[in-house]
Amino acid sequence: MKSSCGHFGICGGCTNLSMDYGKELSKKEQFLKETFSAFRHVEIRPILASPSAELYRHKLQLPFGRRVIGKKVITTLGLFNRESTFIVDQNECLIQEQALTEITQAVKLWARKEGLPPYNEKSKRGILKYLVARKSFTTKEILVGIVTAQEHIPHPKDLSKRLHNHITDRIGKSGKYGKLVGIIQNINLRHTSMALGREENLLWGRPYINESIGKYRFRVGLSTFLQVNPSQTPSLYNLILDEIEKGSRVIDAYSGIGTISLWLSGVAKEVIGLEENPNSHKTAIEALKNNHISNVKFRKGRVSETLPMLLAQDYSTVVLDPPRSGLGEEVALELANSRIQKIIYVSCDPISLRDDVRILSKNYYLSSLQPVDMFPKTDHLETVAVLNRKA
Ligand SMILES: C[S@@+](CC[C@H](N)C(=O)[O-])C[C@H]1O[C@@H](n2cnc3c(N)ncnc32)[C@H](O)[C@@H]1O
Repeated sequence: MKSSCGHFGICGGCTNLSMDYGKELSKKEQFLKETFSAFRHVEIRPILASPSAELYRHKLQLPFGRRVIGKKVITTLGLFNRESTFIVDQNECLIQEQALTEITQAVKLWARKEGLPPYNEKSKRGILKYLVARKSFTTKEILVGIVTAQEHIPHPKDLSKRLHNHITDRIGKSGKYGKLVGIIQNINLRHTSMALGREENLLWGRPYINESIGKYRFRVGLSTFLQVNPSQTPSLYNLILDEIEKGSRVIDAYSGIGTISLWLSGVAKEVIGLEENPNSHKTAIEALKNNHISNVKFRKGRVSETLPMLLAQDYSTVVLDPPRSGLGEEVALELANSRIQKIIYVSCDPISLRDDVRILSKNYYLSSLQPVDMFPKTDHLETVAVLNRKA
């Protein structure tokens, strides 16, 4: 099958773009089966397809780059190529929401016109590091962030006014593509692969979008985690909810802005969410108030520090939703030696999930694996694993 995206084959984003969706789902199921072939008694359920396989991503994070043509240097913006050797100058994208692609073009044009130099990792010079943008699935509000390698940008007021004009010219005022509500400068002085820095300057509007997941409402900023495929998020969360016993006490580790904690609050007696990102923690606490929830609380800090004390208390269930790297040995061992009855592990990387499950297997057996397609057209795979304590 031929892909209809001009960047296919070069861009590192969509490895499965030319594949029939049914085939892609089978490939992901097969990969999970192979990864867990040593776990003979686990039930591997059929993969849950995404309601939309295109234009589903509601967040983008693209590095700025440069292309030299003769004596001219042109600012580029897009994902890295498959070999990670250059940045593909993105003109279109079949998986990110259309407004975000329009914004990419607007920001690129703005950067070129303003002559703002892209940051160069080798020389450690330049200003523009990343464009980060997100659009709400439910309110269509859009937040745009420009990550800079230095705090000072020349004439920030004029620059942001012209950026605002470029974006609104591109997305129009009809509301068809959504509504721009804020522009943020995020300052990242570190020379690491992490896109976002800790400090933010609001250049225009407000620093968050309003988003709902089911009946729960959240204010989502630039630096807080939110599932990127909102059409699939409620199904993912319902798979977790199905495993929660009514009236149980639940620990939600790696809780982000508290989306899973709130989702479980109607069935659990009590939920405690653990999160290290201070912005996410603050947003989660605000969400409790805005949604009138009284049986959920949040604790700020690293899971390795906050979880051990809780494991000694009367909680029956732990939900885990760590970053791609997984739990790591320290947290996995702590859990493996606990008396928690059930572990519901939401993972975006089958390999780190398998490594963690190996450690947990000391006192837990892996009951089921439910693959969920959160990232169509890519090789990424989300899985909900359920582990029960051995008798
Ligand atoms: C995959 S996200 C899941 C967030 C949330 N459960 C959701 O569905 O939106 C992982 C979260 O773990 C947080 N995190 C990463 N490492 C952590 C650690 N060591 N301790 C606590 N939180 C951590 C991140 O800030 C992020 O919010």
